[in-house]
Formats: sequence, C-alpha cells, structure tokens
Amino acid sequence: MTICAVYTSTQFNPTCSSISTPSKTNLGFCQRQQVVFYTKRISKRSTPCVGLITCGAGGQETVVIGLAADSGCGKSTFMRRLTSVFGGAAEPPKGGNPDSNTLISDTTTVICLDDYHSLDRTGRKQKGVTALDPRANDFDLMYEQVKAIKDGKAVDKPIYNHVSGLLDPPELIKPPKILVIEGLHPMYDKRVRDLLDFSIYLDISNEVKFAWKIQRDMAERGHSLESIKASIEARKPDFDAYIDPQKQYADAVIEVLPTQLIPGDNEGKVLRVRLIMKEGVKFFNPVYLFDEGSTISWIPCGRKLTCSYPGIKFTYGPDTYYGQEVSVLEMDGQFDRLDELIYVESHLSNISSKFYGEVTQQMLKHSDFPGSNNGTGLFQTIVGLKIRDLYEQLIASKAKSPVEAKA
Ligand SMILES: Nc1ncnc2c1ncn2[C@@H]1O[C@H](COP(=O)(O)OP(=O)(O)OP(=O)(O)O)[C@@H](O)[C@H]1O
Ligand SMILES: O=C(CO)[C@H](O)[C@H](O)COP(=O)(O)O
Repeated sequence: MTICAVYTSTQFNPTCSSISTPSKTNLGFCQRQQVVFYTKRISKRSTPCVGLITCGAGGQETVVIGLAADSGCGKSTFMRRLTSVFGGAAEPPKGGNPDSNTLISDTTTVICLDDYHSLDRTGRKQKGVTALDPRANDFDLMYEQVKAIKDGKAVDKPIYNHVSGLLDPPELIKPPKILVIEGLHPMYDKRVRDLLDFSIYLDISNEVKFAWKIQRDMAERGHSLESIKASIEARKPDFDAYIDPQKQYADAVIEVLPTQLIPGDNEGKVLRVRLIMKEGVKFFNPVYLFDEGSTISWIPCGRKLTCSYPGIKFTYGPDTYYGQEVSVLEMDGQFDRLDELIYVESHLSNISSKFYGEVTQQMLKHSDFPGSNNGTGLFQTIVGLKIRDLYEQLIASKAKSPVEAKA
C-alpha cells in the first residue's frame, strides 16, 4: 500500500500541523479507495483535523479488463496494440520463469488465464477433457486472485508452461493500474465476470479461424493440414459449449467474417469485421460514423482513399445482440495505403483519441502486426483507445467521490 499525500487542515486548529499521519497498520480503510478523508481530534474538545490520503496500489485501484477468445484468434496481437496505446512495451516478469505467460508494462499487466488450468497436459489426456472444459480449470483460485489484485494485494499466481505442458511454481503478480485477464474463460464464471470493468470478445468465424491456423501452424510451425483440421474439430464441441457463449456478456465484440465483397469467397484473406458495442456501459460511448444512431453505408474509395479490388465498404447502425441494444460499425475490405487511413478516421466520432490522427499513427506504428490493413487492426486500435478513456474516467470518478473514513 502506498500513501501518496496527506494534508492536514490547520485553518481552524493550528495544532493540526503537529498531527501524525495514520501509520500503515492503521490504514485498513485504505485498501480500495483512491482518495480517503480522515478526521482526528487531538483532544476530546478540539476541532477535528481533516486529512486527505491517496492510497492503494500506486495511489489507484486496479481496473480489470477481460479479453476472451479461442486460441490463435489474435489475443496477443490485440494486447500488443493495447499496451502500445498506453505508451510502453510489455515484457515478461524480469528474472522470472522464461516460460511465463505474463506481460508487464508501466501501466498494464496482462495475465493469461491458461495459468489457471488445474489439469496439466497429461492430466487432461488421462481424464479425456480439453483445456476448454471448465473441469480443467480452477475458477475458485482465478476469482480469489483477480479479486485480490483488484483490491490492491499481490498474489502468487500459478504458471501453466506451454512448452512442457506442466504447472510450474507460481510467480508474484503485484497490482498494476490495469490488469488484463486474457484467455479462454474470462467471462465464464459469474464471480470473475462481475470483477470486470470492461470486457471484450474476439469472435473469429470458423472459416477465418481455419485460414489463420493454417497460416500459423502449417506455415510457421510445420503442422499438417489434417492435424490442424483434427485439432479444430476436436475442440469445437467444448468451444461451442463453454467459450462462444461468453460473447453475450462482452461490452465489445470484434467479429471477423469472410468478405461479402467477393461472392463465394472463403479464402479468409479479405475480411469483413464488425465492432459490436453495447449501449449503456458506464464510461464507454460507442464509436459512430457520421451521425450517431443513424444507419449508414459508406464507400470511402475515390479521390482520398486508394482502393484496389474488391474495395472497402463501411456500414454503421443500431442493432440488437443477445437481446441487448448495440451499435455496430463494420468494415469490409482492406486498405491499400495506411497513411490514407486518416481520411476514414476523420469521419469517425467518439474514438477517444487524444489528438487528431492518433488511430492512424498507431496503425502505422504497428503496420507489421497481423490485421493492420483491415478492420481487425483498426477496431483493435480503437478499442485500445476506448479502454484508455474508460480507465481515465474511472480513476477520475473515484477521485471525485472520495470515501470518508475515520482514523
Ligand atoms: N488480424 C489478423 N489478421 C490475420 N491473421 C491474424 C490476425 N490476428 C491473428 N492472426 C493470425 O493468428 C495467429 C495467432 O495470433 P495471436 O498470437 O495474436 O493469437 P492468440 O489468440 O494470442 O494465440 P494463442 O492463444 O494461441 O497464443 C497469428 O500468428 C496470425 O497468423
Ligand atoms: O487453448 C489453449 C489456450 O491457449 C491451449 O490449448 C491450452 O492452454 C493448452 O495448452 P497446450 O496445448 O500448450 O497444452
């Protein structure tokens, strides 16, 4: 726990200047709040002295973000874009397990929920369950540890080693400003779900997932086409039962589908990407195109945006998703020249950028990341800016409504 500042009122009672600040052991009330008022009397009849203490993890409560997706669906790429929005590079814990799944930057700590597998690779094989099955995961521990971090306490989190398939000794996770829990099940357990300040689901359609798997596992890891097909098929029932239903709880869903601009296309190279944004989420105002709440179709290709076949089409409008009101922004097609993205960016509103062209700048900075020429990169970048904005609003709101406490 860090005490950042203590002010003692001397206006009505000069002896207040001699008052000692509450000791760390006295600061039980200081676990979660960012700013706390405290009062103390020097004697029974004296005017109370009033103090203001900033406390908690680095003076702030940890904001928790959940990112759910199947394996190989772009979580790591999204995390790299998000970390970059906060201006730092994410690295594994220094001097720790080289096979750690954790990534730490100045502002964010990203933990991978694979670390809560309760069964290792052999255990799953023996029991005949996949890693997607809740029985292979320890949700009690996941809940306890995410809650502890949110409350400003460090935890010893287990590590699932993807190289050996074993559970390694735990690593220490200190409460960051923003904790991202990414993996298969961030919204599966209600207790964990309720701890999330914002949640995202990456919904990659089967056709596209297959194309990406081939790209990575066949081209980069030497797997055969048959083994990739078999692995997708083996996971599908559990994916449908336990992973996919989480999207109904997400505040934002990035849905990735084959293009509709090329009839019958199933190559998975040109993509139609939909950003589904829930209405009424505190500190999250959905992005819109031209006019909030209208239904818009826009082909930006022409003098200001170079497009080769099959072109680019944006659509925007209100919709419902699992019975909830949402706004949907869709981009079908891909950019030829990323520097021209500024033209598209200037027509989008509520993107929570800090300066004109920030989205374009981020996209250019990471033009080598997968999806930088299409809606996946664009919408991941925008969601990154929205998370930064949500974080700043949350922290500001806590500072404005401090909780009164007595020392
Ligand atoms: N937007 C994208 N466009 C094209 N290909 C992509 C995109 N995002 C991811 N991929 C492909 O999927 C692979 C996996 O991406 P990434 O490592 O970000 O996913 P992941 O969900 O973190 O995977 P895992 O859970 O297996 O570690 C990439 O190597 C790339 O081949
Ligand atoms: O779905 C997964 C999440 O990344 C993995 O398959 C799961 O974590 C098991 O890992 P491994 O295949 O390395 O034993």
